[in-house]
Amino acid sequence: MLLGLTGGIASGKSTVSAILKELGAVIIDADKIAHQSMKYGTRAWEMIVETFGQYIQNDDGSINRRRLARLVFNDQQKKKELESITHPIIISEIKNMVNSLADNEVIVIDAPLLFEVGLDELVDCVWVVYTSRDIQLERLKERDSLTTDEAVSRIEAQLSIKEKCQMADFVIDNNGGIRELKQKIIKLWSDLNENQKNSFNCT
Ligand SMILES: CC(C)(COP(=O)(O)OP(=O)(O)OC[C@H]1O[C@@H](n2cnc3c(N)ncnc32)[C@H](O)[C@@H]1O)[C@@H](O)C(=O)NCCC(=O)NCCS
Ligand SMILES: Nc1ncnc2c1ncn2[C@@H]1O[C@H](COP(=O)(O)OP(=O)(O)OP(=O)(O)O)[C@@H](O)[C@H]1O
Repeated sequence: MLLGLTGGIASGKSTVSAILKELGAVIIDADKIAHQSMKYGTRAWEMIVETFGQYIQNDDGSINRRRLARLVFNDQQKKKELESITHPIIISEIKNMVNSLADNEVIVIDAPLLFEVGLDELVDCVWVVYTSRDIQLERLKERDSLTTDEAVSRIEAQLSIKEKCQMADFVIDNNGGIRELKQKIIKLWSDLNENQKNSFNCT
């Protein structure tokens, strides 16, 4: 069973993934793969430095992701250039991991751009984590110490949450507290396992 987990930035995907991991799922984290793919000395690192220059490097040569983020989330063209370097690597690594983890009962692909990069076609079922715009903005500003303008440009760099919800098999409302979220995920997890026993049906 391959589950796609997505949603807007700071909607709570990692929080949901952590709960699913506790329940026994294996998590493939697309953000983590992206970070690993651009580590010092990799081919992606080289291409990113060539494209964006020394400004996005730390003193030790590694990529300063905060600076890179500032560049790409304010310039659509630059974001496309970064994605043309990173997305093929991320997609290929995710597919390799899915193949090598195939023995596990539930594999979750936690990917903010699941729909944008077509990974939704790979999975059996898509869960979208949803929050209202106001809550999303507050949680994002607080977690990443961003100004309102910076946070808004990151939210707007993605497909709208409305479109994501329309394409979801299931929408997880994360406007409440963590305890409420945990209860929802426990319930969904037991439905998922029940469903699997009775030949899988996502909805
Ligand atoms: C811009 C980068 C350097 C910022 O790094 P940073 O550590 O500050 O943020 P992190 O990677 O944890 O991403 C935080 C969130 O930003 C959003 N985000 C990241 N990349 C993108 C993107 N290309 N388009 C829209 N939103 C994005 C996602 O919601 C993600 O969860 C980094 O996000 C990156 O390399 N992005 C390009 C690769 C990518 O598309 N990753 C998403 C995996 S599908
Ligand atoms: N139900 C909740 N109540 C309060 N805070 C929450 C809740 N869910 C998540 N958060 C907080 O909101 C922030 C964003 O959550 P999280 O990092 O899980 O989002 P994400 O969707 O994985 O983000 P990204 O798209 O950047 O990867 C975090 O600081 C997290 O602790």
